[in-house]
Amino acid sequence: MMHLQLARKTWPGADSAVLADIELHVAAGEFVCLVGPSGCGKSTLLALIAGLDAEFSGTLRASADLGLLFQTPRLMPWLTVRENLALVLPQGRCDAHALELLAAMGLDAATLDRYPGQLSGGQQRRVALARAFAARPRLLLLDEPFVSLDAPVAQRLRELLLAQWQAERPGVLFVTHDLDEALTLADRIVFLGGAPAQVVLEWRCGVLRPRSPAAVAGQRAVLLGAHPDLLAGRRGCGPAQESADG
Ligand SMILES: Nc1ncnc2c1ncn2[C@@H]1O[C@H](COP(=O)(O)OP(=O)(O)OP(=O)(O)O)[C@@H](O)[C@H]1O
Repeated sequence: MMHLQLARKTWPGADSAVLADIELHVAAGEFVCLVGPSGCGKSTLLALIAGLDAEFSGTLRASADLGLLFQTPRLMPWLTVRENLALVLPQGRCDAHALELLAAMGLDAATLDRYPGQLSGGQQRRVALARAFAARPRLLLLDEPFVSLDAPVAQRLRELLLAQWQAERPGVLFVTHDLDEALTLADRIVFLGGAPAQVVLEWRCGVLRPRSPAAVAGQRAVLLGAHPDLLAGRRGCGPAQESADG
């Protein structure tokens, strides 16, 4: 599905690499979260995997059948919701699957003819989530798609994402700096850290879904009990940071 063997990624003009010696894979149907502190290189890594940046040394094998979802929904403001969805579809118009996706995201038919500017932030993310699944990608890359949303809205969107992933089973690589979000979603968590960033830990999440907040808190305690230094000295790793940093 996706296999990256990254030797180095160095930004032009930089003295040192931002990422080095990273091996990362996502199996078919697997949900992998990539966690690391702000600025460590998560988005940079995702852009390499998405094929948006070819300036690195190493090898990448990734499905060309890609869906992408970013921090901001990136809907075209001059196109209606229907036209935004049609944009990613080979036939250039909304098919039954796309309409079902919109409905599954809790958006009614009237939404189809609205422009993104006429929707709330949460509704725009729902449209972007539907669009990411609309072309039935085999590999879905998500870069902090639910950041800066109210907690209940973000939680609802996570549920919608999981439901759709379980229905269609693409391989997923989901970037987040929020450990609890990763523990809620992932089959496996890959932790990045250091400078240049490398994989510091891989953690398999065995708890059945849906995972309650109590189950997530329990997993966090087990993880940080086994790896007490995992979040030490880091910024921006969500609620777990406070407990880890004491
Ligand atoms: N186009 C660019 N040119 C030069 N440096 C860049 C560029 N894009 C990102 N960087 C640098 O690369 C490093 C990693 O950035 P990146 O956005 O990948 O981090 P991140 O882990 O995704 O952060 P966050 O969680 O805050 O989104 C940062 O130091 C950033 O300043």
